[in-house]
Amino acid sequence: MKHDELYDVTIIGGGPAGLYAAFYSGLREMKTKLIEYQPQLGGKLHVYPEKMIWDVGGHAPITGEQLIKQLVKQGLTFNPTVVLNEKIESMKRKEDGTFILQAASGRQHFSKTVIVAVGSGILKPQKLEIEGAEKFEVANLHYTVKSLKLFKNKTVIISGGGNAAIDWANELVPIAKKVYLTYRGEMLKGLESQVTQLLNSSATCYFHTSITKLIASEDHERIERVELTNRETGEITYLPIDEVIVNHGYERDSSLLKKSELNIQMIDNHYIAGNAHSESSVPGLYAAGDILKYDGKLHLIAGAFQDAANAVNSAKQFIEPKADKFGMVSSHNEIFKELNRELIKQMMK
Ligand SMILES: Cc1cc2nc3c(=O)[nH]c(=O)nc-3n(C[C@H](O)[C@H](O)[C@H](O)COP(=O)(O)OP(=O)(O)OC[C@H]3O[C@@H](n4cnc5c(N)ncnc54)[C@H](O)[C@@H]3O)c2cc1C
Repeated sequence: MKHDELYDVTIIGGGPAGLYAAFYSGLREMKTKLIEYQPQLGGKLHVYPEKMIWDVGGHAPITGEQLIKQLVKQGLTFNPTVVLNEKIESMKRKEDGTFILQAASGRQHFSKTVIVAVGSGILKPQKLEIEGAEKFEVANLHYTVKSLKLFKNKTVIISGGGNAAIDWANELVPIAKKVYLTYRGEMLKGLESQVTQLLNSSATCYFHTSITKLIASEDHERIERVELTNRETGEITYLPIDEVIVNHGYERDSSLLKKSELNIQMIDNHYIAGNAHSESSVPGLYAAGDILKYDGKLHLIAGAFQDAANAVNSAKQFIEPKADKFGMVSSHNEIFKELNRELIKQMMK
């Protein structure tokens, strides 16, 4: 791949929004490049590969890992150019309107249009604010649950009170020996049904309470006990544990938008202010998924798909004002003729 080649559309971010945009821009016969900072595609779904996702249309349910596989397969249908391990640091425009995307590697990428699908930016979990905590990250301090098996028959404490912490607690209750959840707030902040399930389960929940100390095993390699402090009463509790899971949310990273020499209008100093056509304040620059905000925006994977298709349709019209506003439905689309022939052949075997 030549990095200075000009693309019709360059998508920054290989999560659900970026992958669906890559599929859809192929369907609209656009020369497409997909750039992702991580070594793999899939975006935030890698945070919860074993979690059941129930609210993606047509999949009831599907695990994060299965959805990644399906999205990647679909995203690569039309063979877009994919660049992994590439962080785009800023965007600017040449006089002729071509976008120049500056990567941390020093490379530049050139495109007629851009779709920003960066989610919340480069994903960084909020870390436990306890000195020396990081040394346990190789042993039993976790910021995500990659595999539920690891927690089988273990005593686990989860710190956090949002959806992810509550979901993990509920999923671990039938697997772990004992689940504790500690939250600094008064009431859990998750979906009502999930909160009720947890409060009625065998898990023990502490409120107004934070982890204040990690007490190491004799060889200093693992956390053996945690100290919990109730911030209202000052009461201190020590719990022997096998595994500690922390979910205090993620840091939001807006550096790409802030460093760019484009006049991108933002909301809350983080989101791209857009509209239902996925347009930003910059002609030729579109957004999709978690990074985009507009009246009526659906902050779900399902909403990311709609944003992505709208962003591609807008980009197509920006390049070719006479092009159709929307892509033809896939079931009648000539572009799938060959692929359908192959699939039918396989079905007949
Ligand atoms: C624990 C958890 C559970 C969830 N459960 C559900 C659920 O059940 N149903 C649901 O609909 N949603 C759920 N969500 C939300 C869902 O995951 C997001 O809405 C979705 O992933 C958004 O997709 P996206 O493509 O916009 O962003 P992301 O998935 O965040 O992908 C963005 C990608 O852009 C890359 N990137 C960022 N900045 C740059 C850069 N500068 N250069 C290059 N690449 C960059 C990132 O590395 C990332 O891969 C959940 C989220 C979490 C955290």
